[in-house]
Amino acid sequence: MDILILAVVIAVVAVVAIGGLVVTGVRKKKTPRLDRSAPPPTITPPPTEPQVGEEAGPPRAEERRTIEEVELPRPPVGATDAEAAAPPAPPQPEAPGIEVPAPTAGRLVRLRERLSRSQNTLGRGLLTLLSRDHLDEDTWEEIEDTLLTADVGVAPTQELVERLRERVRVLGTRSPAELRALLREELLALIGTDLDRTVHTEGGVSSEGVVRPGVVLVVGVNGTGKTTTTGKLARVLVADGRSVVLGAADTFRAAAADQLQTWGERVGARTVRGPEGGDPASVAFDAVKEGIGESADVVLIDTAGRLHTKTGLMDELGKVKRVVEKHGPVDEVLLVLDATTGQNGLIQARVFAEVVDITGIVLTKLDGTAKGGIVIAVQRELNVPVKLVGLGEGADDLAPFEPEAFVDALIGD
Ligand SMILES: Nc1nc2c(ncn2[C@@H]2O[C@H](COP(=O)(O)OP(=O)(O)OP(=O)(O)O)[C@@H](O)[C@H]2O)c(=O)[nH]1
Repeated sequence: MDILILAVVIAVVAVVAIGGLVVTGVRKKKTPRLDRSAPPPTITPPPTEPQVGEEAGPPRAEERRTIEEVELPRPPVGATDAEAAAPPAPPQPEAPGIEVPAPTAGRLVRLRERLSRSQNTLGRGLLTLLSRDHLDEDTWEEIEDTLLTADVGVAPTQELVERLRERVRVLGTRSPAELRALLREELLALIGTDLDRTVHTEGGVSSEGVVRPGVVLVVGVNGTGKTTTTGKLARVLVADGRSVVLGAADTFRAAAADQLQTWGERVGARTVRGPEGGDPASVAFDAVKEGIGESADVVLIDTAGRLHTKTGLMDELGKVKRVVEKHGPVDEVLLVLDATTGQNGLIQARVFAEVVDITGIVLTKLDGTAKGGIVIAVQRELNVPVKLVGLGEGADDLAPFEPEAFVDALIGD
């Protein structure tokens, strides 16, 4: 009997134990929680496809995590349920950065190295000739030739040689330092130290009685660096804290408007443009109108400069200027000339001066020529000062023209 009771108790205990195990297993299935202290579950990897270059073989026994084991990123503190539930936003492209142009003060001095490198032959040649023991007729002729070769122009060359001859005769002794000082003074006198070389961008009051921006027309033959100069000038103005609107009035070449717009975008200046082949005057008019509308400080207008016929150019530029003047006067008309083109540049200068009143000259590519004398020749030709010089293709390689720094670069220290 005792044995029977013992057998029944063992049977009951066994049934209860087996029942408990089954329930625990079911619960585990219902709430599959990761028990990190427990030994890793045995995972049977799914069969992997053979990859290129691999031999088809038995599947690799890599450990794989189940979806329950992968932790989701925590929502940021303070995020709403909706935000937390939302899938993460794709990374946004960064807004294109607006560049900060280099300050304009002392730019020519900074770029002097580049200028003096290209102008070496003129300054050094003159000083070497002037240092000869005997300054005879032949030497003076060589001095004259050196100046003419550097595009100084006939009349200014003769003036310079005459004045140098006179002063060297009076001076008697001629130390290198004295000769250098002499040449410096005479070159400065020819270039002029008291001309107004500011680019006028003051603006004023429009014909409708509201404040209007300064208006600058940039003219010149295509290829001289006109569009580049307009873009660089925008940077100069922005560097000086002015707001700028650009007018792409060179409507004959879509690429010119694109080029200008790219320059503008780099410094946060908006470009007003018209349809390709549209009326340049109407684009120029709109640019000034928008400049007035958004209270910009300056509107820079890049014009087309095809020199096929003088009358065509005259009609076009004349019209642009007249139409813009409906808003108020144009403050500055800058003629862009390529310094490397020598006499050709002077001919262009003459034609443009007949078409429109030039108020300032920009000489580009001075870094690429040893003929810096063009500064003197072109000022003489037009009776208009050189206001800016281009000294490279870099965005900040446009400098206000400073006669002293320029002459120092010509003749070296
Ligand atoms: N080395 C050097 N290159 C310059 C300078 N200024 C402009 N350039 C280059 O001259 C080339 C012509 O410049 P653009 O501004 O396109 O000339 P553009 O007169 O507007 O002519 P289009 O674009 O045809 O209307 C470009 O490659 C410029 O980078 C400068 O001062 N020095």
